[in-house]
Amino acid sequence: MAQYRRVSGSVGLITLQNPPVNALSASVRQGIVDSVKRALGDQKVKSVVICGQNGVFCGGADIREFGRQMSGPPLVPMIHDIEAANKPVVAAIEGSALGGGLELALGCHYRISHSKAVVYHCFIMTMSDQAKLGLPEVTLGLLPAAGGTQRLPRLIGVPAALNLITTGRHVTAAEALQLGILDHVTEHNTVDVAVKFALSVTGESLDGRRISSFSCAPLSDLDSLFEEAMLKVRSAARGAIAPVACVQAVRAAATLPYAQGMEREKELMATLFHSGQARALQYFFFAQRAVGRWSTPSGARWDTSQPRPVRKAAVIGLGTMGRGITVALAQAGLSVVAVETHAKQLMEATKAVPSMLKRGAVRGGTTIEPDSITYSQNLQAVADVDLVIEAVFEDMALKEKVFQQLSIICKPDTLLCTNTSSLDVDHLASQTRHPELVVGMHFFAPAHVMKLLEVVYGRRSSPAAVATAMQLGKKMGKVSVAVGNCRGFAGNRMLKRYLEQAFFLLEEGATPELVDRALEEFGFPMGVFRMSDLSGLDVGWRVRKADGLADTSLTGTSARVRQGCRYSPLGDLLCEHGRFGQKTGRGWYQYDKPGGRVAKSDPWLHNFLDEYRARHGLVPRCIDQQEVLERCLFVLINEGFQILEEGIAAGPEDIDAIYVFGYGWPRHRGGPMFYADMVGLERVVERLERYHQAHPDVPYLQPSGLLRRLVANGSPPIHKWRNVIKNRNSQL
Ligand SMILES: CCCCCCCCCCCCCC(=O)CC(=O)SCCNC(=O)CCNC(=O)[C@H](O)C(C)(C)COP(=O)(O)OP(=O)(O)OC[C@H]1O[C@@H](n2cnc3c(N)ncnc32)[C@H](O)[C@@H]1OP(=O)(O)O
Ligand SMILES: NC(=O)C1=CN([C@@H]2O[C@H](COP(=O)(O)OP(=O)(O)OC[C@H]3O[C@@H](n4cnc5c(N)ncnc54)[C@H](O)[C@@H]3O)[C@@H](O)[C@H]2O)C=CC1
Repeated sequence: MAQYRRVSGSVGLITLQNPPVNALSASVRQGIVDSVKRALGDQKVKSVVICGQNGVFCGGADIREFGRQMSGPPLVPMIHDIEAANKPVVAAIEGSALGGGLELALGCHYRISHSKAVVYHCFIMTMSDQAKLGLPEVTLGLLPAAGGTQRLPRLIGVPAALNLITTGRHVTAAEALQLGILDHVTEHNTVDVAVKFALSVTGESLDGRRISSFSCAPLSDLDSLFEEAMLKVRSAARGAIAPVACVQAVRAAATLPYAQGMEREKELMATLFHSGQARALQYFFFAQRAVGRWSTPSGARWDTSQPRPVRKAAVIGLGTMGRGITVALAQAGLSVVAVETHAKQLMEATKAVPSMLKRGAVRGGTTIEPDSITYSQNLQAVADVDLVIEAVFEDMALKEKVFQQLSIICKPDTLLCTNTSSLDVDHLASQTRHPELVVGMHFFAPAHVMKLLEVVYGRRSSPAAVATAMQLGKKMGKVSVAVGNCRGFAGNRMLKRYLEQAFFLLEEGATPELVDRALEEFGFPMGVFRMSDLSGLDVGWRVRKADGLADTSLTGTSARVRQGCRYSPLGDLLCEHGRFGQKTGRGWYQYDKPGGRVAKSDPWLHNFLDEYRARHGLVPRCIDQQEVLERCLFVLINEGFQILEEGIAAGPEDIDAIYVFGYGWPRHRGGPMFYADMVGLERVVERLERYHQAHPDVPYLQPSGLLRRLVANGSPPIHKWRNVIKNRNSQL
């Protein structure tokens, strides 16, 4: 809906009304069309202001309408009519003007927005502009098809428009003013200022105000600009079609008259609108939001659990993870006590953490006060904190001791969290006086950069403890996903299956290059072997050794079997050769030096694989990309179904968010569970069964019970899976 009223005698004020973000649903579009007609037809009205209810201009098209039959007045002619109006139309932008919302504003003759100068947020000083503007359609698998690709380059120039349209990034009002998107910013009431402004421009010529009549500023070398842009978008999101279409549409703006450019925009949009990628990205938009509405099998829920305030936090252990966590806490405005027992590590951390903070501040355009962090070698320093995050070595005996000490030193209501990646959160909780205040906060490396946080609730974790960790994660800018306590939690448990299949494929004749190529063409930024080299092969080796698996003294058939199931010792053997990946300059690939980044094919590795196969009587065969993808991805997906069945994750959206934000799953494929839905559950079952027949010594190739049940229920679409999921085997 849109409300229309006349204000200040001669200004027609149109207010978009569609909470929470005034999305341009059919009824809002109808409301705008009717209101504009009324304003233009009213002799007393000399100018018009368009604004949004409740301090939000407009969040763009109503994304929920995309999957359905579209009805109501179309956006493009509506915006044309506004631009063609013979009375000045001013957009009063508060909150957000995104997508169709910004395109609507670009159709207006003037744009005014809200900008608040400086905000001191604890120790961080930021320029906090309340309004954000942008064309995020590309993040939904689309392009700005209501004239955005044609008007924005005409207004702010091709390079700046290309950047905004291909990345979908939101800009603050201050930046928008600088770019020339806005005519004016105010710290006062935007609508009042816009009304006054509308009065002041009454009767003025609108000839120079209609953006569609502008020409793009000429550029000397258009071809290389667009070639570069194309290369950039292709490498940023391999295989994603929307960014490519965005570049093509902006090129049309730069090279064609407006009307033809609009035709091209429409044509390109038609290729995207019903694409699988658009479906995946739009699913993922809502999935990201759904993970915030967490629940646990014990009945705790996001809307009934009260988080506790956390002002002061402690981090124990300032190694790789502890340093990143300290930075992320300080960036979120918390006061942090950072504890490290080893003097050398502590000394290094006191230098590394401020420099990480400084780099972050430069990137984010903020300033930071490093005094928000105090360093100590003594655990007693955590006595008055509200929450502790333990990040010492992955050693149960050590962690037990730390939790016992924390339980004595801390206030009785302090939340005790562990960043363990594999150990039992319930066991750690049992070492404390208040097990209900213990949860896992599983960050991903580098912890101050990676968006994902798994919040691991244990058998006895209280709803308030889960809610507090979830809220703190959000405050730290993370996507927090609540998961149950099991080996590897959700993400690493699924990853284990994926890695194992990759090893088996090498045994059967594949090379790291072949496997990685298939996964990278699928859209992963790095294949499994390049990724393992980056994170260090020794990490998994240590875990396998602790589990009693990495025994390379075994010979004959027993070398490749553990607990009656197939096992590949390839990773263990590589580590025994001192090949830990990038850090040693050798792993699945070779690097020019230890710490080198560029992976090169390694003849040594290929010989090693040949000898290994010969030693074990394995006859190499040709393996194609389809088999690589199906074996690596379908086992991962199958484990995801198992996790859903056990209630470790509440819904498929949780798993998809974990994989996109933590493991580089290509967002335009929606996440592993969405991908299974796209491929078809029956097909996933059929392929898993086939592979299980070929490899009966790999039990987890058998389709999970839930997957079979979903197929038996007619393979309902992903948003209906929760109806079929029964948490019979819940961990809680
Ligand atoms: C042959 C076929 C030819 C086809 C040709 C078809 C031609 C059609 C031409 C149509 C041209 C249309 C072009 C166009 O207009 C495209 C667009 O505008 S796409 C939408 C672009 N907008 C966005 O991407 C903004 C998305 N929203 C946000 O980024 C944030 O929500 C926002 C910054 C606005 C606010 O953030 P925050 O305060 O943190 O709130 P939440 O994110 O939690 O959101 C609250 C609530 O609102 C829901 N929501 C938000 N935006 C939208 C939206 N645009 N549509 C629907 N719903 C929206 C959000 O999901 C939350 O609800 P939940 O229930 O929690 O999920
Ligand atoms: N490295 C990674 O990618 C990830 C690691 N994790 C988990 O995070 C934890 C830490 O891992 P990393 O940072 O990689 O280890 P790390 O080895 O880099 O750092 C551990 C630090 O803890 C310190 N420490 C040991 N005992 C201590 C004590 N009693 N009090 C204070 N400090 C103590 C050590 O001196 C060392 O500086 C582990 O549980 C690990 O499984 C979780 C996610 C990812």
